[in-house]
Amino acid sequence: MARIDLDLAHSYRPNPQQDSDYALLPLKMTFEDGGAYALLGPSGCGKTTMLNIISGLVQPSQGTVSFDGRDVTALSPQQRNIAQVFQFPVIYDTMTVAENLAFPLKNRGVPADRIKARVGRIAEMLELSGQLNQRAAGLAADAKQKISLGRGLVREDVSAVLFDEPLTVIDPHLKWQLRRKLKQIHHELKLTLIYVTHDQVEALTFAEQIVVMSQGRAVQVGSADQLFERPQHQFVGHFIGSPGMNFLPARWRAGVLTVAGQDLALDAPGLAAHPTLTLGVRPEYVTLAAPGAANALRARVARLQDVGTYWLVTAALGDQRVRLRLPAEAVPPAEGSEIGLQLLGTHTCFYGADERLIEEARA
Ligand SMILES: Nc1ncnc2c1ncn2[C@@H]1O[C@H](COP(=O)(O)OP(=O)(O)OP(=O)(O)O)[C@@H](O)[C@H]1O
Repeated sequence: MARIDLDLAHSYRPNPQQDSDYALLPLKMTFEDGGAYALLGPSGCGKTTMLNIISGLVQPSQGTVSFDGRDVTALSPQQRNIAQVFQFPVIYDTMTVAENLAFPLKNRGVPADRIKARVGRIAEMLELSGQLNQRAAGLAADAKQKISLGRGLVREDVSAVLFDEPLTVIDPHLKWQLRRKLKQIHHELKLTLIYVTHDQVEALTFAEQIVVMSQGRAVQVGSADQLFERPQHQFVGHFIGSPGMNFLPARWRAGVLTVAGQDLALDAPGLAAHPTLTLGVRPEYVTLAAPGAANALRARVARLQDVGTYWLVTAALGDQRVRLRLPAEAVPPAEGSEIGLQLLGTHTCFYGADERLIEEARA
């Protein structure tokens, strides 16, 4: 296994002129040896490009890829010793499940007894033990993809195992099980795993560190908790969470924060250099108050939705909208009623030009 360092940019165009010509804008990033990472972001943000640059399927148009400090930019996936699992199963239909799992080891001349032991262990982890002697041809798409996962994980000597949306063909219930299983497998095998997905639940359940990507940029790398509690970039606040963070234009001057034409007391001298900013607060951290309560904004309930596990309240402050989540057992305010909203607390974030401005502010 290896620590992987990227210091590069990539454009599929010959003469990139502007940011939008790049699939990956200049970035520096380290994947630690033995870590479980997810590359998360919407379609077209550059996840697969980054994965393929790590594996060696794509050469970066500028910069380098290093494994344990060694420049591997010019090396092929085989030379980099990378295992890759794709969206759709890549297996040999005429072979049995055991032969499929053994294939990457046999290819490398691993002794038969070690192959048998390792194949047995991987099959057990993926709950394929009962099917080891079956031909792959007769199996369902789910089972075939499990074999692909197993083939990716079977070698002990790989630099990293890369997954590109590997659970796409799996049915939702099994998907949930496999995500947890992969996490457990990572814990047991201690391989470096990098996993591409556009699904936040998938990324958050599997990975220790999540790389959130937007338009060719890695906007934040962090644990699920850090991304939720301390989004460093507005995109992270918006993309992580259900629903995402609320954003409101605001102004701060001499201890007063003005939001939607209303004033709140806020001790945040760090904001003095940024008089115009965006306040960000997650729906989980907006609290209800009586209309006219101290340091609360006056608002009206525009919409009330029963989402099953919680109430989603959409409040109107003039033409601004703020969403808040209330527990299912709470008695929610009626649509059209006047309410107070408390937005300020330790979880409130302040952004200027999309980036987070200060760590703490006191109401
Ligand atoms: N082979 C290619 N030639 C030219 N442009 C490409 C190529 N592959 C990807 N791109 C472009 O590079 C950008 C990043 O694509 P990439 O596939 O890395 O994104 P992604 O986040 O993996 O998206 P998806 O989830 O849809 O696969 C997109 O604008 C895409 O159109």
